Amino acid sequence: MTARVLDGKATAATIKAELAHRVSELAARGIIPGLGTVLVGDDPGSQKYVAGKHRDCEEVGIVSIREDLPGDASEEEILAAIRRLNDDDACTGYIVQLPLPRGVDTNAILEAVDPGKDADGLHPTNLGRLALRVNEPITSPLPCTPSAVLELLSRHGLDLNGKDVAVIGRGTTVGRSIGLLMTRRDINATVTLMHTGTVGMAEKVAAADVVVAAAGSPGLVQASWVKPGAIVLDVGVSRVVDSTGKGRIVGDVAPEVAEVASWLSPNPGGVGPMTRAMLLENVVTMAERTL
Ligand SMILES: Nc1nc2c(c(=O)[nH]1)N[C@@H](CN(C=O)c1ccc(C(=O)N[C@@H](CCC(=O)O)C(=O)O)cc1)CN2
Repeated sequence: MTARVLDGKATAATIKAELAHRVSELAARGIIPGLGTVLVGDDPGSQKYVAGKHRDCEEVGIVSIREDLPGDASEEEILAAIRRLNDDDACTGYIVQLPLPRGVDTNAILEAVDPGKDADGLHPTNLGRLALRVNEPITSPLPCTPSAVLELLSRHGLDLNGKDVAVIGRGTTVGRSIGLLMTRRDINATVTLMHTGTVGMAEKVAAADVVVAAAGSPGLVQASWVKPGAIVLDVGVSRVVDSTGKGRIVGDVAPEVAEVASWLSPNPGGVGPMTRAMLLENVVTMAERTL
């Protein structure tokens, strides 16, 4: 068996075309959505992701607002940037690019974001709504990578109802929040959330219908771990330098998994581009709610 490709790049392009149409309808009613970003420091990965987010904005007609701060910015300087975006009427929603430099209290920064402008769905109010509103529709923004995974699956006709899902990684942006999202009544999956303290990870993965690997550990998920026919989403990102000195991205899933899985998301080209598309989706939806 060779797995079919969960093509995030192509799916994100389709979503961006749909969003461009929604943005033009908003513009006809005098509303121009704006996305703000707060980037602290010069981490090459973060710089690339933020640049990509602003390129996407240009593509769909969303205004870009940037707050770029040096790596040694104080917490007070970061909070001042947050206050500027909270007060800026041109900014519909914004994100604080993570990770923040060591020593900065990430929770304190995320809590300062106006929950009504939280385009990442990572403010405690919005994560709290995701945790508490299990049976009712959610109108608050959802974290982008978890919703990217769900959207990528549903746009390939794949449903999680009754499925056993193994999630590897307990970070806030992916693992923790994907567990909350997938166990909602309207999704109805059963989730095993694994982490570095998990005993018997291979056996737990082998029992799963769907595997979401978000550990940031290159090639962690081996073909021998995966149930034949399972759906595998490779979310983890590691940057490695090969023997020629060239850098490249490596996911958490070993290439041989493609011989066992029924569907596999490539990395790059899978969940990453979808994460960016879902961020734009959050901003456009936030702007539409002002009508
Ligand atoms: N505030 C946030 N910070 C971070 C998040 C997040 O959702 N919110 N997630 C990740 C990084 N991330 C979004 O910010 C992100 C990661 C990857 C991609 C992407 O398009 N990747 C491409 C490859 C790009 C490359 O060549 O490096 C792909 O997978 O094809 C977009 C966004 C951590 N921080």
